[in-house]
Amino acid sequence: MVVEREKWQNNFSEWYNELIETAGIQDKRYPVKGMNIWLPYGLKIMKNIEKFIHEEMERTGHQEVLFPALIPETEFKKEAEHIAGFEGEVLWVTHAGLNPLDVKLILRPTSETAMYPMFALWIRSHADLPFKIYQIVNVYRYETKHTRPLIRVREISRFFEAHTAHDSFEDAERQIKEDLEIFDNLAKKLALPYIISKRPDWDKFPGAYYSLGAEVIMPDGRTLQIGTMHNYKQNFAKAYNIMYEKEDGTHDYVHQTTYGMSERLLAAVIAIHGDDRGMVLPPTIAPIQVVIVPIPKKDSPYDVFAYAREIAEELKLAGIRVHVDERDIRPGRKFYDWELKGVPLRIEVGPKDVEGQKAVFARRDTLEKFTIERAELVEKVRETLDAIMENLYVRAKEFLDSHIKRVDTLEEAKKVFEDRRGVVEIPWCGEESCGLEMEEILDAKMLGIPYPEETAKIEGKKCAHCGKEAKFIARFARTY
Ligand SMILES: Nc1ncnc2c1ncn2[C@@H]1O[C@H](COS(=O)(=O)NC(=O)[C@@H](N)CS)[C@@H](O)[C@H]1O
Repeated sequence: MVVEREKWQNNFSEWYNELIETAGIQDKRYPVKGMNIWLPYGLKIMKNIEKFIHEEMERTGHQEVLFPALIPETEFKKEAEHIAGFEGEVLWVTHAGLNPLDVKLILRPTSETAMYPMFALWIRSHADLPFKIYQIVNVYRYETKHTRPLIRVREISRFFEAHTAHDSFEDAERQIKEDLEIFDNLAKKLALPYIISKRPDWDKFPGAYYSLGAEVIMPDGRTLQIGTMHNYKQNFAKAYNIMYEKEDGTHDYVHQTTYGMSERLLAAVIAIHGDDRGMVLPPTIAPIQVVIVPIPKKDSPYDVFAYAREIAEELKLAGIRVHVDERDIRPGRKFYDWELKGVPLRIEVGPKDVEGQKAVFARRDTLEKFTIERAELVEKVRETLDAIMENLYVRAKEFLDSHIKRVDTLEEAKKVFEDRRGVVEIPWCGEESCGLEMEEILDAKMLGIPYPEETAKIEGKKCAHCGKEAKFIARFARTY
């Protein structure tokens, strides 16, 4: 069954902005631009996503911490590149009451400059390494580009940041690999396929040695960066004097990495799995996995409400998040509400179903309906939720794969951006000047080269811009 996606594809931005309100995710009417209010339903979904993050952090030996949001100017200014990268968007606290502060404070845009003076105190010996902490907090970036709920906000209120310290570059590289595994596990839970690119040097995180970006392709063909991993080498350790005593008694600076994500994960889930009726939530994170809609008939001897509650009890015992909608409104209105909110599976029960001990299943992803035997209900719910999970991933993967195109020339690349956008892969000599000029010509961003780098190498091709021997495949896209 083809799911209606007319609106979803043709006017994604309007569809998305409307859905954030109508589905009860956030309220955008807060009187500070780029700062929105999390509504109960939206926050429940975000917390379900974070449950998986906490599980992964636990599994990989990261300790959760909580740092203050305010950072003294003196600490913020210690790493030159980092400052340069953020001074245009940090928010300052300059007064306490009527009195100016003797040391101005910034609201953290990310927490390197809050954490690393403490790393210098906490990390003393090789026995303290690898040192792995994380937090999920609100951070502030006074973005000048167009703000969008969950996607580009000025208070990133569900900012996940992991910060690690290591005794060598190699161990930091091992950490980056672990971060990619963590990300992959999380993306699977969200049924989100993605690509990893190594950012070009001119677009890496301020103060990083290199940055990796995880991108999804949104319905309008633009990419959204939903995760980043950075290898800092000893750049920050030298700026913050984070040293440790080696086994041979000598001292050295630690190597560091960071890994960041945010509420963009939810934006990607909403955008990529949604359709014209609203959200389609993966059962893994849906606050309500099954909604039961009783369909009473006047003067019928069968009590559909009791039947619905009995089914709900059995599902609850089986660990399914279920809700019975007993509101006194037309069933059609109930269907509309729960489809908008993306509840993966609806069960309808009328008098005939009570009489025959059956129930009608309505899948949110394919909109198909089918009748099942009451006796098999729990089993069928589990099967159907798994099938929905699988289908959401397959559908999203088809979209992603069909929107990545490898071409040889800039002309072909321009054509791709004209009709469907997505990611274009082009032979590149590896020179920064060429890369920057190709961004100009294509009016697109270079996401970087495929990662791991072995998959980025090509032979026998000419750079699409300068004609010299191409060394890598370079990815370009219109981005959020
Ligand atoms: N304005 C924003 N609104 C929503 N999410 C954002 C915004 N800016 C960045 N993010 C998300 O936050 C993630 C981490 O941000 S970052 O700048 O790339 N990396 C850092 O800040 C590093 N310190 C790792 S925590 C990004 O991958 C992106 O998914």
